[in-house]
Amino acid sequence: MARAILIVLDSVGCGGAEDAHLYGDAGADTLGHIALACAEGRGDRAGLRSGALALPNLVRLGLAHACEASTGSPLAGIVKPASPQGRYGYGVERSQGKDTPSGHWEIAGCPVPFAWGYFTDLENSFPADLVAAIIHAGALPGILGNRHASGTAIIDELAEEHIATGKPICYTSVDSVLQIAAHEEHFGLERLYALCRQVRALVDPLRIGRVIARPFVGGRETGFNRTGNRKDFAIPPPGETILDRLAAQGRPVVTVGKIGDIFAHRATGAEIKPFGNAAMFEAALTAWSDLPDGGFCFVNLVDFDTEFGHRRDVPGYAAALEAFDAMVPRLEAALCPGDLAILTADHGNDPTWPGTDHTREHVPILAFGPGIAPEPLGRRESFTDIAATVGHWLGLGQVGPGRGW
Ligand SMILES: O=P(O)(O)O[C@H]1O[C@H](CO)[C@@H](O)[C@H]1O
Ligand SMILES: [Mn+2]
Ligand SMILES: [Mn+2]
Repeated sequence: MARAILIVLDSVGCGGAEDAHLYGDAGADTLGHIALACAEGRGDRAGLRSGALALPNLVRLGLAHACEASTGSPLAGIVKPASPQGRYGYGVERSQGKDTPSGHWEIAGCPVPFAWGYFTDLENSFPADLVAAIIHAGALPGILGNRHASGTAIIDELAEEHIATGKPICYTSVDSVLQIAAHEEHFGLERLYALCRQVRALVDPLRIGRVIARPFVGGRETGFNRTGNRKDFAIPPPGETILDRLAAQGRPVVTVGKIGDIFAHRATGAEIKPFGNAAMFEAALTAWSDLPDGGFCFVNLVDFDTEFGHRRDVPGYAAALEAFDAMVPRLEAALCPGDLAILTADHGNDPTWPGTDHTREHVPILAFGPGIAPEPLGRRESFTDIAATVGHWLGLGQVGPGRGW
């Protein structure tokens, strides 16, 4: 029997998407622009990191080769090995959109066959009847925000008014999301979750991908900070995913981080949700060491996206990549004969790009494990090739419409 671990480095795109112009993202390249910024001294931060981007383990497995195949340009400041030790290539997203559910569902074998609903108006983003329904459902005195915003910026701006009035802060982005920020103590965490569940039902007819609870703590003196109690209320995937196939066959499954939320907790096995990339990686390794034959471990590492991509923080993003790179040898050491590891991403979030939103990009794909011969995977015409590969590896038959390698 075999096992597989699939780690999604949230937002670690590798540029090159031919349809990026449809999203206002022509030329966006998360990894490429971080590497370039670092090579030019724009990735330095005292006490954090400095110099060229250093990803020796990922580059050894083929990351620089994958990036160059995607964009046609080398990663600045990085010397490629003559022969990578892993299988490397890049994936093209077929689903419309550039958000987390689209990317993950396609990776899992279920591309999105419909167009998401969006709140496109930058101000007064939510229709008046929806605002009225939210206020009625939550017995609220009103809502604040009601526009496109960066989550940290809008909390800084409106948290005190939120505490004074009891009105939750509702905002959106270019993604198919309705986000609700509220203070954990003044508004109440469970009350926020309950409100999000009610709003989830209200926006189902609008095909909104996610309602996201964004709890925060703090006060005027200390400043306000979001907590690890974020919760995403997603619509379920519109077809079978590899998780469904595994569940149908009674296979052991562990999901780490946001995976449970992203798949609306359908067939998501044992869910583990620690806070932060390092804690999630540790939890994944622990779960992996106990995972029986035939099992699957599906991990999302969200900090790249939430903490650094949306915050347009190049040094922070570079440091997070370097920290992950340093973890890779422990993952390799944890692989036994018959095990397959895949690293990929769900979309881009170029921290050098205007705005604070995701960017439409290709994603790198690295696959490795004991006895897995290195070879180029080339251009994969859909992220679904990943589910197809894992499905065959685990003896599940053909999963999704993809082409396994
Ligand atoms: O600015 P914050 O609140 O992190 O919001 C971001 O998080 C959402 C979900 O990933 C994205 O749609 C983007 O708006
Ligand atoms: Mn994502
Ligand atoms: Mn995001």
